[in-house]
Amino acid sequence: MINLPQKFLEDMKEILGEEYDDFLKSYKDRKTTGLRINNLKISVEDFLNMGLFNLTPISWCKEGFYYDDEEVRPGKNPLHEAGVYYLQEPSAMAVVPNLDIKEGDKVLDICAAPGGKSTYIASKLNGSGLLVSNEINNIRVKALGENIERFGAKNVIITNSSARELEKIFKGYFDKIIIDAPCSGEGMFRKDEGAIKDWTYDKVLECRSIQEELLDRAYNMLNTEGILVYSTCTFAKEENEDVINNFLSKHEDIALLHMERLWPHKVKGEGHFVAKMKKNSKVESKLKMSKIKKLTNEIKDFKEFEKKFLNIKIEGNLELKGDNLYLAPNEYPSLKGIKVLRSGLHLGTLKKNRFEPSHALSHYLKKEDVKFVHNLKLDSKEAMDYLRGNILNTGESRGWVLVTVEGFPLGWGKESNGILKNHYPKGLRIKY
Ligand SMILES: C[S@@+](CC[C@H](N)C(=O)[O-])C[C@H]1O[C@@H](n2cnc3c(N)ncnc32)[C@H](O)[C@@H]1O
Repeated sequence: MINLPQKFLEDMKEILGEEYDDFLKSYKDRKTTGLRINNLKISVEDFLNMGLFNLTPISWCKEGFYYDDEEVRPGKNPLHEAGVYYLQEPSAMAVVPNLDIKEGDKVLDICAAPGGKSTYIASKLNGSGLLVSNEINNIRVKALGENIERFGAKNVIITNSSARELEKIFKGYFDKIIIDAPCSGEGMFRKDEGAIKDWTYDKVLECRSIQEELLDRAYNMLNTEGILVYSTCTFAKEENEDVINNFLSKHEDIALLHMERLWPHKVKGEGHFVAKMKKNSKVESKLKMSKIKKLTNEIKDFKEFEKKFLNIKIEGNLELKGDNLYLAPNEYPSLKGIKVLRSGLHLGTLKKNRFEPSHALSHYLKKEDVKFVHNLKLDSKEAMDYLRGNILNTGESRGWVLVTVEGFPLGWGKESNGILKNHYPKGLRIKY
């Protein structure tokens, strides 16, 4: 049996009353594991038809499924590297549906790394609107960047700032904001023993003050009738109902639409809390938009690449930053004063007299968008070899080739003399 902190147990007894024993018993059950299908790459139906991982549906998320981590390893499957699904704790999948994402929405995810909620939002936006995915921690933001890239999303800006800095430029701008707040992590005790070791009651109070600050900043960035979703993976009342009630008492124009706890003795998932609110006052947003210079001659090598290797034209706001070419978001606010990891989709780099496509572009494209494709079987040694960074013997010399697994892009290779040189990024190569 897990050794749980005494003060935590006393607080749970007070909240749960008669249910306390059932709650304690749930610590004898195994943690739950889930994956969420990326509808930017495949429909739920087509994925299920592949017959993988012996999945069972998660009732609160139509793209979400349980798998048994003692039987299958979806994290060690090439389709994971291809961004076909995201591994996510099942209860955490209950949060994003509260945002009621509609195509065209402008959405802010304030605490986004490693990207569980942001990848879900991006798949719901389906390339439309704008997602600003922010993470304050400059190490965690890199994992966020990789996960969003793997999902193949466009119209996403990834920032590495505090909520205070974001608030300075985004006043009254967003239709939807999510705060998946840093918390004392009590809901993760069954999943992660480290969370038990790190827990103190002081941490609960410290998190509470950060959470209150984040809500205040979010309030100012919310548009008329904007939806604000607040979530934690903890049980402490101090970080959940108390924070929400305090916030509501400060803002008469905020209505609480829904508040819910997910308890491990009641649902098949870890502990979570979610509150959905709406701003009912009228807000005026006077945001400056970015100005993009029209590019012609500067990107002629990209245009040549496009003609020679793609079956489509990449249309939209092309922006050059140094040697790097981006497809900037259609809705592109000025980001002055904000630390930005990426604004839009990185298309590639202009080298001397040639264009080198980015890994992000390989995930954004579909196999039919590219002239030359080298497709690998899911259980082939070649697929693993490619992900390990090895060369492949293809017997052809076609130049840039999209390497796919079962038709889903993994990355680029460059073919000459019958050999495909591996362009799978060094930092992502698998070591098993
Ligand atoms: C619960 S995690 C977010 C998980 C993420 N939403 C997901 O679904 O993958 C909370 C995040 O808040 C960040 N954070 C910590 N302190 C913060 C602060 N003061 N302001 C904003 N974010 C903070 C942490 O670095 C962490 O990445």
